[in-house]
Amino acid sequence: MQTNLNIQPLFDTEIEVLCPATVANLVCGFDILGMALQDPSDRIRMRLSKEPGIRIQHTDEYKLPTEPAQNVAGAALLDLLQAIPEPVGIEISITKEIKPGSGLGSSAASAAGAVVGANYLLGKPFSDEDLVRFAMAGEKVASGVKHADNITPCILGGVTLIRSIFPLDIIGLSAPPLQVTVVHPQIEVRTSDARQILRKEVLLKDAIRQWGNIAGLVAGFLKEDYELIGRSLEDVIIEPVRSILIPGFDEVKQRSKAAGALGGGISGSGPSIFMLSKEAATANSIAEIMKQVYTQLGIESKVYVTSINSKGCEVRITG
Ligand SMILES: Nc1ncnc2c1ncn2[C@@H]1O[C@H](COP(=O)(O)OP(=O)(O)OP(=O)(O)O)[C@@H](O)[C@H]1O
Ligand SMILES: N[C@@H](CCO)C(=O)O
Repeated sequence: MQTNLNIQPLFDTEIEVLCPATVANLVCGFDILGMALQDPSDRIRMRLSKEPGIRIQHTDEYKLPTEPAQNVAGAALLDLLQAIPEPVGIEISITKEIKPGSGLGSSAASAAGAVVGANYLLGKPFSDEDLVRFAMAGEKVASGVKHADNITPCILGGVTLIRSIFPLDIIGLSAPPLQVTVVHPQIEVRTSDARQILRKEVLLKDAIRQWGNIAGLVAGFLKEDYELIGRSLEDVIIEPVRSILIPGFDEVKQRSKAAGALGGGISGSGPSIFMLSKEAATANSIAEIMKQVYTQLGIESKVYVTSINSKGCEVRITG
């Protein structure tokens, strides 16, 4: 518990938090790179209550657990409440547009949005780093491990690098304007499953190639060098294993690149696939390719043509 916190609870205020989808890993940066998207987003309505405890409701069809310790938003809030001296209650109603198990940071959106909202209602006693730490307790519920590559861009917006989680070291990266096309084939891949199939050891030659790509991608963002970004969007460690879980992956990637995409790959742990491009027209052509691939495979899909969200979670007073 932190004893020197300046807590000023807003008991009579109701807020809505807009929580953006995120793309973790950015192909080569497993667990360390991520970016926030303009679309889709979840919405969380929240208010404080004088009756201690966390009460969760869902207004969508996903039948997610409402028991706080099993819901990622609840787990993150339990961590946050442990850090404050006075017991308060939190009532929260979650409306998800980001389907759980999509690879678009569905779990992170709930965990991050919940702690951003609670921080606002408590008079903002916590730093962004504190909020990332609390929200990671939610990711642990979803995937079995703490990782911050969805949580951080969801809270801060933009493209972020997590140099380390213990201790937490976050670097916000600038990036040139980029169009992002995302396809979510309507199959579920749980992050916990997609992590279990990964090899535990990496060949040195693969590690060297991956280090080159991560460094190249970060340099490409900072130098606004689209060609360097494109060349660096290569993953020789995770993608060869996980792409097997995603029907149509190779075709989407190959045809998107032929249509002018800078590059792309699996979004988070999949099954969503994202592609980056410079021009809106290219992003739209890629969307058509993605739809065609999944129509031909007989798999329903949802396609988003979007861009990087620079704001992260946004709080609006509703009552
Ligand atoms: N509020 C919540 N929102 C989303 N998922 C939740 C929530 N509470 C619990 N869960 C559980 O978390 C899991 C979904 O998280 P998972 O990490 O697998 O998907 P994702 O967040 O879409 O993927 P990724 O992290 O790769 O982007 C499901 O098992 C779901 O039941
Ligand atoms: N870095 C995580 C993101 C998904 O939550 C993974 O790829 O497993």
